[in-house]
Amino acid sequence: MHKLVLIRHGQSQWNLDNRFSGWADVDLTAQGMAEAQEAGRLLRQEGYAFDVAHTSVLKRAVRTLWGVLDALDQMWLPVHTDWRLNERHYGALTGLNKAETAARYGEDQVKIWRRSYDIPPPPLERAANEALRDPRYAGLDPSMIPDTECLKDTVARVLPYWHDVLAPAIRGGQRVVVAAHGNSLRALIKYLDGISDEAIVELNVPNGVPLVYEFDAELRPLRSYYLGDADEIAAKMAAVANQGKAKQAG
Ligand SMILES: O=C(O)[C@@H](CO)OP(=O)(O)O
Repeated sequence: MHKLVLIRHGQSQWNLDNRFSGWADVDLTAQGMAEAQEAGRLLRQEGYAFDVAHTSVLKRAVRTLWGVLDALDQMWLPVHTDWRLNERHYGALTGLNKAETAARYGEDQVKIWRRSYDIPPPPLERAANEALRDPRYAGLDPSMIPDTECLKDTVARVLPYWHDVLAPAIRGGQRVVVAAHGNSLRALIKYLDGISDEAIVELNVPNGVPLVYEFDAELRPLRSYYLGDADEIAAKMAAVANQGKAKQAG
């Protein structure tokens, strides 16, 4: 039986501030770093070890992976970073406060922007897109750099990474861990679990919790489960969903 472990980064500064992050390279908070270490400890306690690690080119995911590998005493592991595992690009919403955006445009609109399958947030103006000047994307054809993304767009760039890189490694017997983001993981989970465009709207991925997939020989998922306390995980998922609620001022 093949296994894969996915983990969303721990709490970032903009998770704490409740701001849309997307491709902004926001760091972890102290709590986020502790969540990464805790996830690694949990994996170690359950007997997990890995052969290769994959993450995005954003430091909140990279640093989460470091915490996980540190707790596993596997910091020597080969690590592949790839933009395809980045958070979905949040377009012109990047940096805005989610509750203030909900107060301004309505919670329903914010839920559409955050969770709908095929409606992207308003785009950045091309000239204002910092990724075009960022050396980490220098090897990328500029036409691949988005000004905004809906989940469908994110699926379209995450799945080639699954088919070309992750799936062959897992099929070849490698034990793979992936540290990524709420929406790049939603894209992968949607594909793996065959979740409909409608149902994916309600899926929220908690910060810093290992998600284990078990596959058959054809890499069809047999089952998947989070490691850790079920109530705490449910509370973390609800907290993510609630980030899009308008809050009372003051
Ligand atoms: O801001 C973001 O980039 C993501 C993940 O933190 O947020 P959301 O859950 O609103 O898609």
